[in-house]
Amino acid sequence: MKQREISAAVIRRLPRYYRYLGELLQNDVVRISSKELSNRMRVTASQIRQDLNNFGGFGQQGYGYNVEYLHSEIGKILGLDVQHNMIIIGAGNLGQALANYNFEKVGFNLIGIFDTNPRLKGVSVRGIEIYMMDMLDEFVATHQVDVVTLTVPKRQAVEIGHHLEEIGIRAIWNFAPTDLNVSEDVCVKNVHLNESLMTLSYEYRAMHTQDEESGRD
Ligand SMILES: NC(=O)c1ccc[n+]([C@@H]2O[C@H](COP(=O)([O-])OP(=O)(O)OC[C@H]3O[C@@H](n4cnc5c(N)ncnc54)[C@H](O)[C@@H]3O)[C@@H](O)[C@H]2O)c1
Repeated sequence: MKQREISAAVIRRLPRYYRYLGELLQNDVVRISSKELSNRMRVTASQIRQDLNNFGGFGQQGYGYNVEYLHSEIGKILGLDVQHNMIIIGAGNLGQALANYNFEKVGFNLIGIFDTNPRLKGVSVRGIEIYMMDMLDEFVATHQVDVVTLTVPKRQAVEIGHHLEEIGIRAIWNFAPTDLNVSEDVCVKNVHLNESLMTLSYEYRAMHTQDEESGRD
């Protein structure tokens, strides 16, 4: 499939399409119209058509979308048709919580966890061992590591980011609240749960302000 330049907004919506289509597949739904999909996803049917047209459509007039095909094509666009090996650096509260989550179901296999705290040495989370940081370079040299999840304190994150680039890591899922300052050769996705919470706070307040205003009428 030929891909042209896709806007970041469309790319951001793809995981949601992928998730909904995955649920439909699990429920043995074979095909779906853009109208039905739009009702479920609360996105307009025309938005769905426009989004999917970026990748050549996938739909047939009067037939709708073939769920399995669309799910697998979006999966390919997102790079989910291949397995990725992932390690976590920082086995504290967040690192262990993430390690306990099954990212394997979207193709990210956790193969190692690293920390500097000697009390964690040899401890396993979901059967995956926590190694000490002095093992990291050797581990990366002897295993295919595609993605590093970074859950260390902010003050350690930048230095670790540099080191990861030096040893050849090209994708970092960064939870530390700081910019990593690595080169453009490294793909970094920052996750800030606080920002999502702040947006919720904004929307919640806006909703209440509206309620109060309409109550006053
Ligand atoms: N992005 C988000 O939404 C979000 C949410 C919560 C926490 N955080 C951030 O995630 C990070 C971890 O938070 P937490 O609550 O799990 O903290 P934590 O203190 O429980 O865990 C941090 C772990 O990192 C380890 N560590 C410290 N220096 C290290 C190094 N040089 N190499 C390897 N491991 C090292 C510590 O031993 C500890 O186990 C923090 O930066 C925090 O601000 C981000």
